[in-house]
Amino acid sequence: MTLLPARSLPAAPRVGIFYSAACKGTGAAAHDLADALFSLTGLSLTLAELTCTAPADLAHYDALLLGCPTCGGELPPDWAAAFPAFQELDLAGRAVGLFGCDDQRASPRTFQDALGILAEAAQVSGARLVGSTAVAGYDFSDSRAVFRGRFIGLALDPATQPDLSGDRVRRWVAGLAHELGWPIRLGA
Ligand SMILES: Cc1cc2nc3c(=O)[nH]c(=O)nc-3n(C[C@H](O)[C@H](O)[C@H](O)COP(=O)(O)O)c2cc1C
Repeated sequence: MTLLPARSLPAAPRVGIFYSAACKGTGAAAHDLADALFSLTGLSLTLAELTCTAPADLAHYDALLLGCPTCGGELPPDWAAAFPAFQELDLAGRAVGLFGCDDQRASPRTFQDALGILAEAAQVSGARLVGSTAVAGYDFSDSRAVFRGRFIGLALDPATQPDLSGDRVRRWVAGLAHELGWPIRLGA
């Protein structure tokens, strides 16, 4: 084993999880994500509602995990209010992972549309989008969140598939850790 002098160790990534409080499912998912990510990696995390955060502060994180439900095919009010400032951020070199809690049965034509809206803005701001997931296992007809046959982030549906959320969250977190090269705790 090679021991590196302390100053050569890579700094721990700053990870921020910010979520819309427009539906309670997204907040619950954000907390589950934070628990799973901390258990797996031991990284210290910031977890906050979007409305408690100045949008400009989002640019201070190496990785952003952003939670947003869809509201009539659009962003919910809190994300809509922050969106102009979000679009102005310089996210070059930042990783952005998106997660949403929607209802594919009630809204099959706009399922997870909010993730697609945020993804387009994040990409224009220079972010690297991470954490795409397979569309298999869902039943919807259209979504702005599907790019090249995959969801751009994590699609949760606590309304019609509540039993699948825990496993989806754990697998997403493990995939992010792998994709971003985050440390894995021994025994996790
Ligand atoms: C007014 C309203 C509009 C919604 N629009 C959509 C939509 O366009 N697409 C979608 O998949 N789900 C939509 N949903 C479902 C929500 O995203 C969310 O899954 C649901 O409200 C669960 O909220 P809860 O976690 O507070 O129970 C909508 C819900 C409401 C109340």
